[in-house]
Amino acid sequence: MTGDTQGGTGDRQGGCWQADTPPPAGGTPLVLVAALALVDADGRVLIAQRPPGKAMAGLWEFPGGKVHGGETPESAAIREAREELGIDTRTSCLAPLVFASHAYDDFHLLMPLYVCRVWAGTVQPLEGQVLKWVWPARLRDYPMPPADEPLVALLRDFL
Ligand SMILES: Nc1nc2c([nH]c(=O)n2[C@@H]2O[C@H](COP(=O)(O)OP(=O)(O)OP(=O)(O)O)[C@@H](O)[C@H]2O)c(=O)[nH]1
Repeated sequence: MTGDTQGGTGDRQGGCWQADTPPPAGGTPLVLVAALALVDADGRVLIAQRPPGKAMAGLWEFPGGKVHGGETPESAAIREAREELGIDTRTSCLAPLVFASHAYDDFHLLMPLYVCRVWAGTVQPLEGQVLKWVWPARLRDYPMPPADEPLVALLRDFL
């Protein structure tokens, strides 16, 4: 009996084994982005529409942004929440749920997504972005960047 013939417990006739996914490109910079799934008292999730003029304009995403030098992903998420939404939250209020690892043409995105239910202040669109509180089951109605697609099902199941 070898590991090769056993090969795990999953079904290789379908699912992930047969998925039409290109191999990782490699050679592009790794970009670390911290993103927040803010959840309100009714259980809705906040998403923001990427403004005109930016890459992937019009698509909906989780608030957040690139982790700067000297920051942790959590401190970046907290800074972005303040800058983009005008709210304060804390590391102890961020629950890491899932991450995206996605090869875009010019960079590889690594993006942890933190669920956050506790913050101070009122959410405002401080960067001119359109914001929407969406029921988890309706997230699929809002086109998101390809990196986000695998996150949506997990978030919906979790919330
Ligand atoms: N915040 C956020 N960024 C995402 C998500 N999904 C996803 O692919 N991204 C990508 O991660 C990067 C976020 O970095 P960013 O917010 O600092 O970058 P940006 O393109 O908006 O602006 P910038 O590069 O001019 O600073 C963008 O390339 C964005 O397209 C998401 O759900 N939330």
